[in-house]
Amino acid sequence: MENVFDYEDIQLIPAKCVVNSRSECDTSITFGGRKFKLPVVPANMQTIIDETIALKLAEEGYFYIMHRFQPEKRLDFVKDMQERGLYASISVGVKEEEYRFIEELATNNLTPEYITIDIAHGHSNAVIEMIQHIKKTLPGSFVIAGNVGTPEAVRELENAGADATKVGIGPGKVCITKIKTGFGTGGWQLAALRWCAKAASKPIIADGGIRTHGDIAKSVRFGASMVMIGSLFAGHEESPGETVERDGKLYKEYFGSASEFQKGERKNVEGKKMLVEHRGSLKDTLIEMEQDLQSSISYAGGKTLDAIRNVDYVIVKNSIFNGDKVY
Ligand SMILES: NC(=O)C1=CN([C@@H]2O[C@H](COP(=O)(O)OP(=O)(O)OC[C@H]3O[C@@H](n4cnc5c(N)ncnc54)[C@H](OP(=O)(O)O)[C@@H]3O)[C@@H](O)[C@H]2O)C=CC1
Ligand SMILES: Nc1nc2c(ncn2[C@@H]2O[C@H](COP(=O)(O)O)[C@@H](O)[C@H]2O)c(=O)[nH]1
Repeated sequence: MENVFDYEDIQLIPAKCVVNSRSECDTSITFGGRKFKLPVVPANMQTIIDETIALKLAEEGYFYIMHRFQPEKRLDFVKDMQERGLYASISVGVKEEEYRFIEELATNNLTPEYITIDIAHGHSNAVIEMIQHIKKTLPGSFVIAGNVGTPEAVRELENAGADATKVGIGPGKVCITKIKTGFGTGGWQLAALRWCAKAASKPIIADGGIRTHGDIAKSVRFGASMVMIGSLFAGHEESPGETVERDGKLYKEYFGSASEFQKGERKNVEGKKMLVEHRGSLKDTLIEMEQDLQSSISYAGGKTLDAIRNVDYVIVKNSIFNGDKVY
């Protein structure tokens, strides 16, 4: 690969403005046949999303992916969302019981509009076989598969039937995969996204490493249709993580899906827990994200997200760890 860089190493270059107000810029995206207000999805993690937030996001026209860590609630969740006339978007793993769950959905005539196969090392036969099982059993579901970090993986999962792939191994804020295994896209997630996007024939979700709203525009520039974000969504009053007070200041807990806090045991731990500053309501952040992205579109010289996809850029430096502390 020629150039290796990450979000903090890139600046996009402005083009002549064609709008009189940023409010003219449209941040919406069509993904899996539905139109959403933003190309952004909160991470499918237990301290980021719950049923209440999922419902709110669907009602308000945002994309969501429910996590898979309370498996027994998923069937009723799908039923409930669809009874309300909303789309259902859930996650699954690859273990034997997940095959039975997919069959149970079919037996109950429930087809979730979106199913995300969510495992750490998505370039595997386990994911390929699960894609094929879902496509055979629930052909109407839009299948997102991941996570991966190479063009070969994107192509293989697409060829197996995935409708979109999720790119990002190790760039997450509570991720310690890069430290514990030496592998991943941590420190060069944006370049990995570009590398994968060049090979992709279907949409890509850029997952992990977003630290500022400007990183959303950069992800779009380098090939993302959607951007999955954890840490920036962790600190809201609605966030499911515990609220903690330290020296008179409020924080929210944010932990990795492969942390001992999620797993309940210290085996193959590749995630950690941290405290994130409390930052008000989720709605306000989504509005600010939209305004910032409207501004990005205006700097790109257009009126829609597509304008961002073609702007020039410069590489300003290169560093690892995305500004995060090692532990
Ligand atoms: N995006 C990222 O960088 C990462 C994300 N995560 C998140 O953590 C959660 C748990 O992930 P995961 O542990 O995969 O889920 P599971 O615990 O459901 O494991 C899925 C299956 O894959 C196997 N597996 C896990 N990692 C590997 C590997 N490196 N090589 C071969 N087999 C493997 C597991 O077996 P066994 O456990 O016995 O090996 C298990 O059979 C997910 O939500 C995932 O997205 C975790 C790490 C990195
Ligand atoms: N290596 C690990 N990655 C994890 C874990 N739990 C979640 N994740 C990934 O992080 C992103 C969110 O990243 P952020 O930078 O926006 O906070 C999430 O979508 C997962 O892909 C984990 O335990 N280990």
